[in-house]
Amino acid sequence: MTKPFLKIEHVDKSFSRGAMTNEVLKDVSLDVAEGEFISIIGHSGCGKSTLLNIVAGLTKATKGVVFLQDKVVDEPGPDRAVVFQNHSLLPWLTCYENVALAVDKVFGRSKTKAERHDWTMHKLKLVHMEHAKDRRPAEISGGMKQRIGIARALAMQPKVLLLDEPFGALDALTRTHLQDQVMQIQAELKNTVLMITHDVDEAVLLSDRIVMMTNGPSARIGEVLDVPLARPRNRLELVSDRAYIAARAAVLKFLYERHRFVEAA
Ligand SMILES: Nc1ncnc2c1ncn2[C@@H]1O[C@H](COP(=O)(O)OP(=O)(O)OP(=O)(O)O)[C@@H](O)[C@H]1O
Repeated sequence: MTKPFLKIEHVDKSFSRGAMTNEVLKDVSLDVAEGEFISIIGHSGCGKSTLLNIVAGLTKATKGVVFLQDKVVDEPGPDRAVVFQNHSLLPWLTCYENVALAVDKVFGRSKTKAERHDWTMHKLKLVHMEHAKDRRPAEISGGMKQRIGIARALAMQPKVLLLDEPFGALDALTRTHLQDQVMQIQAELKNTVLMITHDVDEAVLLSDRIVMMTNGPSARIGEVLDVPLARPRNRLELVSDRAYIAARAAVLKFLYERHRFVEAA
């Protein structure tokens, strides 16, 4: 691999409460190339969100470092945009204003007002939401809210897009549409993406590599699977593709045979 764009180096994370310490992550290291789409999959509670939050700069690692283009990540910044499972739009602003707010914050000095407007509209078009630009979050569906959240994240032109189960709260059909849109956007913008998912098919469909985490406590990266499928990818054609079936089976085997989830007693 060429020099990593994003580097997670020997990260440990423990949470302490009084005398109790919960070691969530143990020695997690990962190199991500520019433009790569990585999914992180693992059973509930293993520490996926904790890892994403460390990359976002929202949580501090107990040990280890994250580098983005050789710069240590130690606080949140516009170079790392996060999209959460439940949208975090401002309810009193329209869809346009929610995206424009981020654009003004990041490009207030470097782009003119007209350029910022065009930029905002371009991102709304990318997620096919320009028709609803004047509606408020309460007036649109859950899938539409997520699309605005994605538009807002893309509008910041982040170096890394961090997606924490972005489609987790959506129905299966909406989810399918959004996955296809994310693939199209990725083809156009070539973002570097780190996405948490519980959905094996979603991971295989979207990713260049799938990072599989062992169960916690002290979760670590158990395996990293390359997904050798050409792009653009078509979900219907992939159903009978041998490489797709093999990748899917490898992830399922990891999750349900080798690292089966055992509910704490
Ligand atoms: N701020 C915090 N303080 C204390 N413990 C925390 C904190 N954040 C996370 N944890 C603990 O860290 C562990 C991992 O949580 P995390 O949310 O990262 O898991 P996850 O893999 O993303 O789970 P899920 O798939 O269910 O969303 C859990 O035991 C959780 O209780």
